[in-house]
Amino acid sequence: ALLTDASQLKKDNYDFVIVGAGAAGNALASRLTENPSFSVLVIEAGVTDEGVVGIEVPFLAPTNTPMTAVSWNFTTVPQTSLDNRILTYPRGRVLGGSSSINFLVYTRGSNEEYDRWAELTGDPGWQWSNVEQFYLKSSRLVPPSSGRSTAGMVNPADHGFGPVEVSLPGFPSEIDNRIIDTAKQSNGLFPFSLDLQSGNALGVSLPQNAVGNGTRSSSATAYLRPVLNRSNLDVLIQTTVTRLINTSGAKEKPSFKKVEFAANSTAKRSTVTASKEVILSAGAIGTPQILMLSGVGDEKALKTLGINTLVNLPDVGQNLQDHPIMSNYFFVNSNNTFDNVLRNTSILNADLALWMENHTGLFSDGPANGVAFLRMPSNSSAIKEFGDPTAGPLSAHIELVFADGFAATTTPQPPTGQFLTINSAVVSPTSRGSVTLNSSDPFVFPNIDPNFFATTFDQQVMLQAVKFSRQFVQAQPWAGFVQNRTGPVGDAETDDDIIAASRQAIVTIFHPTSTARMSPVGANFGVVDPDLLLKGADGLRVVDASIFPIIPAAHTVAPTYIVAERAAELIKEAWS
Ligand SMILES: Cc1cc2nc3c(=O)[nH]c(=O)nc-3n(C[C@H](O)[C@H](O)[C@H](O)COP(=O)(O)OP(=O)(O)OC[C@H]3O[C@@H](n4cnc5c(N)ncnc54)[C@H](O)[C@@H]3O)c2cc1C
Repeated sequence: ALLTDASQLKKDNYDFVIVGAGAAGNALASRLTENPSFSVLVIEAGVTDEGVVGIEVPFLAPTNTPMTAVSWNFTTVPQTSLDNRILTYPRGRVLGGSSSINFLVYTRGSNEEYDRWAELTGDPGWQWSNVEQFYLKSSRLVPPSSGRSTAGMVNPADHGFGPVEVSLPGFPSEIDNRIIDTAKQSNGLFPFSLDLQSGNALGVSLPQNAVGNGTRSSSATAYLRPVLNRSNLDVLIQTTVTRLINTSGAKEKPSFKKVEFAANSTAKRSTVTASKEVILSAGAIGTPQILMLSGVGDEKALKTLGINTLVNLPDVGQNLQDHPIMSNYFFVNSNNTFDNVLRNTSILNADLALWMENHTGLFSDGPANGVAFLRMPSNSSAIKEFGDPTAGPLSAHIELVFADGFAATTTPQPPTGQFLTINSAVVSPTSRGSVTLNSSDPFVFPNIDPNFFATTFDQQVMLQAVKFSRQFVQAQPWAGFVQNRTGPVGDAETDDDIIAASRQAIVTIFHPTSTARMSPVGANFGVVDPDLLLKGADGLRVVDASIFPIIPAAHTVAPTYIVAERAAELIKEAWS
């Protein structure tokens, strides 16, 4: 049942208590309650996703952030390598978590990513050959709502049979063919990819979006809602977990079986216990915050806030990784970009009305029109000097995301003109940041430092990404369409100018990971073992993007579902 207030709880003990109804939490809740003898409570800080138009309508995805009622309205600390700018850093605070507000692009990454996880954790269970089954269980390919043929644009054999619906755009934009034709004519410089879910994660492709029947497919719609009527599942929303409480005796390893929560900062705190496990799925910001509030973290840092350390794990909150992204703008010779839609309320309302009527039209597709995953040139001096941080030769350093209009990031949409945006991202970052506590008050946001652009390597990769974006639109298919560059990055000419402009333009692509990273059993670093159990404690598991040992060169929701599916299997085995 879906509960909105703790007073509706009929009991104070469940087999499993999952903290966070996000991408991972809902997938896990759905799988665990397949066993009718397991009782599960999910506690979620945010509100319901039901009926929120900005969540349901794919094209409106960017309207859910920043600073909205369905988002944690976090900001970063001043970013030293971005001219001390403070960035907004939203996460979903709603059923479905960030899978309810994300920009829908669905990529599982290369096989190499998972083979590397296996290497970094010493657990062959993370190899692609083992986790492939979990990818297949999490999502499936569906036709776009327009019903148009997608033959030659996707390979159905690379897809599974799971609940999350994945589809290609149903309403081709004027740039779709230009993107694909450029790839096919580029002699391998920008290789065409029939399907980025093939294991080879390189190439140029139309985006695959987590969209079914023209509507967002999130962990809430795909995993949770279909099973909400199970009698062994309760989901308590609008309730914030404030900490976990140790339930072991003084001489035993700490065991965090009691969860403390409250409706808001002034409300009375209550607790619920798990007879089997508490599972933290609060995401890459929420999970380390709750761990530290519960006395799990760096002993010295916790002490300065008056928190008694129960498990000294200095890596909690460290190793924050994310993909920096920024916008490259071009004037185009067109009257069909989505610029008109954003500027003219009557066009916008007509598109929305069409979506409301039958889930078709522009609004049934996500905001991206194409993606390109690329490697640095093989003679790159940055790789010679700093090494190659990718998982292997089929994994990208760079991503370009194309949009048929002005995608406003740090520069607002100009009042006139028609634009192409090529967003450039570093998907193999070597910068590492952190999440640390600002206060022992659970309602005070933590300090979030993605530490973007801190390494020369990341700067060189972004520079190359800008060059690729410029080169891409010089190809024949763009002749007569793309005109001159514009915007702060577009105006930069020399390498130094481009890097300087990047410091003013970079934002987050919203992919924080690795703040409770896995490491081998017995390692003196890391936060969880390869079975996702917290080191140095008894029976507390972490299941979300915070456990990634390293960030993949991919959008992160599909890898998160893979983690949740494997976790469900590990937990079922542990309690069979
Ligand atoms: C704006 C945006 C755009 C994105 N675009 C894409 C994209 O196009 N493609 C892609 O693959 N990925 C994208 N992502 C990233 C992707 O959505 C995340 O990587 C993924 O959802 C992570 O899953 P998770 O389970 O780790 O965390 P989340 O999905 O964030 O779930 C965590 C949940 O825990 C809850 N929670 C946190 N703290 C507490 C607490 N103290 N008490 C109770 N509940 C709590 C949160 O409210 C949330 O519901 C985007 C993310 C954002 C925010």
